[in-house]
Amino acid sequence: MLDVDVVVIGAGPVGENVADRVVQGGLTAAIVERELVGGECSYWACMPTKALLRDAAALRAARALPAAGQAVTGTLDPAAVLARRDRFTSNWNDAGQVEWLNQAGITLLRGHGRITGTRTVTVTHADGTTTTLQARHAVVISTGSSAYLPPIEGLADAAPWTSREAAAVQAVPERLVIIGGGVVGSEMATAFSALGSEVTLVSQTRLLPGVEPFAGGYVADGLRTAGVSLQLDVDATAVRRDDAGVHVTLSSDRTVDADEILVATGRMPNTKDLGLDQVGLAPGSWLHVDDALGVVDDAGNPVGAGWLYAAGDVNKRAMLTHHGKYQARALGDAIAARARGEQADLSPWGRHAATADQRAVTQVIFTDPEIAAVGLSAEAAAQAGLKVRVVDYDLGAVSGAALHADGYRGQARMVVDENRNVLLGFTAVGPDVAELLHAATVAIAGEVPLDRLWHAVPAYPTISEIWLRLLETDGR
Ligand SMILES: Cc1cc2nc3c(=O)[nH]c(=O)nc-3n(C[C@H](O)[C@H](O)[C@H](O)COP(=O)(O)OP(=O)(O)OC[C@H]3O[C@@H](n4cnc5c(N)ncnc54)[C@H](O)[C@@H]3O)c2cc1C
Ligand SMILES: NC(=O)c1ccc[n+]([C@@H]2O[C@H](COP(=O)([O-])OP(=O)(O)OC[C@H]3O[C@@H](n4cnc5c(N)ncnc54)[C@H](O)[C@@H]3O)[C@@H](O)[C@H]2O)c1
Repeated sequence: MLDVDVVVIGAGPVGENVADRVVQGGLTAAIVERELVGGECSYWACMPTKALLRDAAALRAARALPAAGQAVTGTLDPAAVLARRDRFTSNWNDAGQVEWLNQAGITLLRGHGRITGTRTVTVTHADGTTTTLQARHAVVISTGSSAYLPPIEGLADAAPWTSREAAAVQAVPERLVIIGGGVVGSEMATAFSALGSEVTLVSQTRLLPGVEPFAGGYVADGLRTAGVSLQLDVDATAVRRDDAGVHVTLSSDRTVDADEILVATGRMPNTKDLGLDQVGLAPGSWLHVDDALGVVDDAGNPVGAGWLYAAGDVNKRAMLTHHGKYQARALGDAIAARARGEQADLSPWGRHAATADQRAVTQVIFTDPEIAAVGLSAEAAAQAGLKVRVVDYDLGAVSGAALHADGYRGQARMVVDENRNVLLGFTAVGPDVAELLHAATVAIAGEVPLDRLWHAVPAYPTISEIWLRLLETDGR
């Protein structure tokens, strides 16, 4: 039995940050990891997928300028792209992250963690032996999520790729069919078409249903221009694999033939074998949390009398690394504060509240063109019953954008709260819009009145002048 102040199950980006903050707060922490320290993001998600996309983005940027474009005469070398991706995953070796845990003073236990009692976690190591951890203050679940495989006839037997196999690809397939038109599907269609695959993307809905429709429309245009066959508002009804490859039957009665099939239809929580039944919850369910990130049951009652918390993908608040780490900072500090006998500050935008998860979720989608979005879309604001006005502007008409790339195409939208005259949402789509996002995030988190935003003068000639144009369009 090992006594420790806080036990964290799952050493992804979120678990690592919770453990770090509680140690910085003067407590001891043990972290349990069954695979690689660093989690999905480091080895099979954010880092490798962005590495797969980056060379093609740089090439496109050069080709959008006459002289630079002329200087680029070759094509993308997939082997070099994969080699750079391998560097970004440290060849799927977590020694560097283990070293970081050591220097941060966090105890690592390798193995599968399960809740086995009140503030008790039992770790089963690879050799079958077990270690029991007893937490004095808290147990934090940060076990993340895995790819969801929909019940499509024949799919499970067709050796489908999930995002893991796509991110860790060793040989680029000649033909790839992707099921799912969300973030993973759209980014991987962008990456694999640039790497030379003939890509077909099948989506039940329009592309990228989670963002403003105009933004998804630009990405759909970009993918079609890149040669991707988009089958939108169509279901995949059956899948079969034989010696010639994989064959996907669509509800439109078409069949798509390919060498590999990537399933990108969302995520499920890593809670199936976690001992949730010990605390009265159903194994395999998402973990609902209150504002303090404490686990609650379906009726909203605290589970585990204040010792059980969940952060990151597993609580489904905002399945993004940066939001999970934001939760981790708030939660780690709150656990340490309570251990000192202090009250946590859970007021909106308070030190220990993860308010941005509700009001200012940020995301960049690394497609061609990119999408940068924060806060509410027009549709989400309407659904929330908010009185808003929507202001749009053509990004291509901004001098900085025209200078950035010939034929620059894009659009930006701000969603403004009519009652308070503050920004509730911002979305931009266009080449290299990612770095525009933080200005909008600051405006939303700071609840900066538009009248004051007028005094934030964007430099000329940058793409940030979109702010001036949006405010002028709004009547300034
Ligand atoms: C293809 C893809 C691309 C993505 N790209 C981005 C991006 O560009 N930007 C972004 O912000 N987000 C991105 N995401 C989302 C991002 O990967 C997740 O939000 C992030 O990894 C969540 O972190 P986490 O720590 O909650 O979970 P994870 O990273 O999933 O880590 C959980 C850890 O817990 C371990 N674990 C699980 N159960 C147990 C157990 N019982 N015992 C011990 N250990 C256990 C797992 O092995 C894992 O290491 C992407 C996701 C995918 C699928
Ligand atoms: N750049 C980034 O920040 C980034 C990149 C990749 C992933 N992520 C995160 O990872 C998470 C998972 O991404 P994802 O793309 O898997 O999920 P998603 O929820 O974004 O998209 C899943 C898509 O699959 C569709 N779908 C569901 N069931 C289907 C079925 N049976 N047949 C066909 N389509 C079906 C859904 O309608 C949806 O469009 C997201 O939360 C995302 O935010 C982030």
